[in-house]
Amino acid sequence: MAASLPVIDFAAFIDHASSPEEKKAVALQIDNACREVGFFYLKNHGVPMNLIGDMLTKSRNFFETATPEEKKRLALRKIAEGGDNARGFLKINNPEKGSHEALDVYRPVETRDPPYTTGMGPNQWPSTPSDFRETAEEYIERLETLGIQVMKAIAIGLKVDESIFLNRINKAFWNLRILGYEGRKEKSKEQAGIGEHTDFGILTFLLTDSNPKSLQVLSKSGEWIWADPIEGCYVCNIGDMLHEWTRGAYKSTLHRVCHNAESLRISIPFFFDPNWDAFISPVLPAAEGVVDRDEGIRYEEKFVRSVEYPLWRDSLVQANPTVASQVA
Ligand SMILES: O=C(O)CCC(=O)C(=O)O
Ligand SMILES: [Fe+2]
Repeated sequence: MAASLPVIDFAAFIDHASSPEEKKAVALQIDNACREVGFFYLKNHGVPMNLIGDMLTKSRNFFETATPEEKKRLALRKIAEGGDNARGFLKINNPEKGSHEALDVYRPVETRDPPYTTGMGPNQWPSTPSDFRETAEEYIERLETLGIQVMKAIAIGLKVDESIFLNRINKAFWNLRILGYEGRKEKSKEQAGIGEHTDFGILTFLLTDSNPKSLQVLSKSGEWIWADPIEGCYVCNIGDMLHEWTRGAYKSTLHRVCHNAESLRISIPFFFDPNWDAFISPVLPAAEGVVDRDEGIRYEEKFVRSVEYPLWRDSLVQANPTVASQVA
């Protein structure tokens, strides 16, 4: 049987009535998953199911109804075009692989008039559905809380001070990405998706619709395993920043998307990323592993570097033309 990702029940960690031992037991399960796989399902996470349902429905509605004019209005723009290089709508179109579209929103920052600097512009919100922004903001608030709770569990699992991450994540420069993968209209060898990559930040909380056989994760033994959605669970994974903060003890694992079905697939990753000015500085002693070359720089610098080169999504799609043909 193919390997599968661990499912971790978070209920005891967020229940005020739980004992420190009960919380620690959850923290150790997360620690084990982060060391062994870098991916796990999180259930009983406390985010209301009706809010999750609303996010999925409204995101689907956006992709199904947005007109070309609306997409143009929302478009991610470079700094010279009055944008901030990061926020807004973009379409990755590859005639061989299919396409996907994404709307990126980030933690709001104070903005004046353009020109903006990278990442420092205003978010672009869809006008339809009319309460999209309201729902997304409520969802983001819940996910920020969840991110802080999971990081507390991670600190306990790492056996460091349980609030060690707090001043690096209390103004998390999160990124909510609303993704729509077009259904494949005709059979071709290639597939709509995203090429193999690791995520950039601390932790990703992935919410998807019920389409199976889309997301794949590279297992320790080198096989691609399907990470199909499980109702009520987030798929969580470690990003490069946490990999660096733990000197590689926690793995930011390669994953990719190969969407084969004929219907539109909606996927909503919440990238829980550090404060803009957080330092890349490990929380484990040097004896625990390698010292990363980015140690000592701020998250801001890494972020700006990542978006000022061709956008990573685009370059990954182009860099991995054979992803689909490797799928069993
Ligand atoms: O759509 C998915 O299942 C995952 C998307 C993803 O890996 C990403 O946006 O980084
Ligand atoms: Fe990813």
